[in-house]
Amino acid sequence: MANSKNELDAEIENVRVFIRVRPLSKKEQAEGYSNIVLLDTKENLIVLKKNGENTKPFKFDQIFSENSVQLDLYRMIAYPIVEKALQGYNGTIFAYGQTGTGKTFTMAGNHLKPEVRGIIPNTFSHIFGQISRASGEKSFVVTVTYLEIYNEEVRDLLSNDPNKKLAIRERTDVGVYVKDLMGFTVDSIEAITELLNRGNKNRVTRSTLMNDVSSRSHAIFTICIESKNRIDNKTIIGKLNLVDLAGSERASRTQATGERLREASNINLSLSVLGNVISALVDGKSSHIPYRNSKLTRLLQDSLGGNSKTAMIAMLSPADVDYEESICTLRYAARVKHIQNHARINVEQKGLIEGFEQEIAVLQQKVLLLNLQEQQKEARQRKKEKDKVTSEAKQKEIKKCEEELQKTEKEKGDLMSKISMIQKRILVGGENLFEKAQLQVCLLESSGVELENLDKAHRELEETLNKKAAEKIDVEEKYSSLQEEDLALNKKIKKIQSLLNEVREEYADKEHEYQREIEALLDNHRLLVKETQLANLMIDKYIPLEYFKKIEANLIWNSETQEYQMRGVAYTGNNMKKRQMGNIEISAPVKFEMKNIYHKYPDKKKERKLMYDKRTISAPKAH
Ligand SMILES: Nc1ncnc2c1ncn2[C@@H]1O[C@H](COP(=O)(O)OP(=O)(O)OP(=O)(O)O)[C@@H](O)[C@H]1O
Repeated sequence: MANSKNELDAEIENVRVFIRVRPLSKKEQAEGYSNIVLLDTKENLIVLKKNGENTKPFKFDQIFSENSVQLDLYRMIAYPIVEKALQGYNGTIFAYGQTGTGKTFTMAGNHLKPEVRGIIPNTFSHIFGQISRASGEKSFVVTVTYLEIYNEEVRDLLSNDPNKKLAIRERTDVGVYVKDLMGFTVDSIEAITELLNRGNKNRVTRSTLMNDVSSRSHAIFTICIESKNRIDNKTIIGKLNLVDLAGSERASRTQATGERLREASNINLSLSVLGNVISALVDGKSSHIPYRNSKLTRLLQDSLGGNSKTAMIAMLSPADVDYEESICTLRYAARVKHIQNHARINVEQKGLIEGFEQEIAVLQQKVLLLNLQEQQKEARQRKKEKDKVTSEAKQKEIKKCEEELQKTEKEKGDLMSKISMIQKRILVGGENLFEKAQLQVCLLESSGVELENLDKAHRELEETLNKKAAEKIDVEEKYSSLQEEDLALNKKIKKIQSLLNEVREEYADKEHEYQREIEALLDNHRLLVKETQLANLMIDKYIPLEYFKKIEANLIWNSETQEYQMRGVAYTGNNMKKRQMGNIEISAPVKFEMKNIYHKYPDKKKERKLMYDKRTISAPKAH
């Protein structure tokens, strides 16, 4: 069901953007690279040095230096979003940056070592910790999905067949979703951790020139927290998307060729579409936001400019050799800061909990019925045993009764275990679900308290600052002498001058950014031209013109799956065979005289080329 709350109830806020700079790696130190990052963590400013000069300062919500630890990031970035997800809001945290800058380290980390556990495993302790602290009036169901987008194909990382391509669909009542994606209900930190590990093993990674274990796909780990309050019978659902994007570096940096170049082109393309979506959202002039141009942006539609509390963590390498990539990351992140989201609590009429409860009620009815049958059968059996006649027929009847009783007993046992399995999926507030993760929960809790204290101090500082600013305005209003006016005018001119410089720099940044996007598109275009040439060559050499025309006449473009499909394919292959066997008269096999076709082939070459050209020009565009 769609939200019952309207836009007026939405919390409007910008996407929060954070920067994390990783330490120089041992390899970078050994190769003599220097650190070019300058940070002002108080003002949250970052500057890069190049040839003795500094770039303009970039300002973000918070900047994490190389000394920051995983819990610092969890506390500032994830904690508030997970709290909101528990209250029924959608939340998204995504990690962006070139290869080897620490996206996977930040999002996943190492779950075996508490101090380097990343955001995803820390959310597990947080969520289950809060459920065990909730009141007993509340029930919860936690569901998990894990997918990756590799080469513009969606794959289920938790499926037994993770290579199967899945389709993205849209419905007015549920929005954008992935068809056949498997969702798992989890009842403990161990169960959800097991799913994360299983998915990570299925993720496509490679060793590249810049990272020994490089993720070549975008991965989205989603946790849905449904909770039902028994007092007002209200069900709310918070959806948390935890996204580890593939590296944003230019393909040439990893010196990829062949299949790896194709991977890199696809990564560049989807990140370039993500960039276009961000630009369109930020400039506010476009009525059309190109979400549909890539699978990533389609799936993250709500997170960018929609119903979600969103945070982006942009990762940076401190090394001088990575200057180009780092400045691009900073520009990209600076644009994201301006995206505005409208987050609402998702209230549902009927959720999983209600469904489970109904299922349990039906099963319990069946158990009651079996109990009754059992009592009747036992009475019958007792009656027969009392009967002194011990004929063979009587013995048989008693044995049959016993067997029936055993069968009923087994059915009852099956039903009971089914009930307890469903009951296990519903978590009741106050249950202790996190014994093994107690330490991590304590750490998170103390972080939460610290965060509240920090927030309080921050608010107090802001109040003092506001007071001071008001006083300053009063004082400024009292300036009256000509000299003061002159000074003020000069100040204004300087301000306008610096604004003008900023606009100029912004313009240069954008031009640079567009140039990069064009290069990425060109990379992809070259790849497509290469593939088209190969396909045309194969058609030219191996498909006779008559067949080609037939195939072309029967191809239709499916805009939903973005693929060509063969008309009437349901009546081919095995299906055709069945029809033929069933009704021999209808389907006398058609024979083609191949010899003639091949003899004619060279004369038609020109005509065929014209057709290919027409086909290439008129192929439908992706939506
Ligand atoms: N903040 C950090 N502190 C210490 N080590 C880090 C930090 N960030 C990253 N690393 C290390 O750097 C290496 C690369 O990190 P990671 O694989 O997370 O990068 P990535 O951005 O996910 O790369 P890719 O896009 O290629 O998947 C890893 O060995 C990781 O442990």
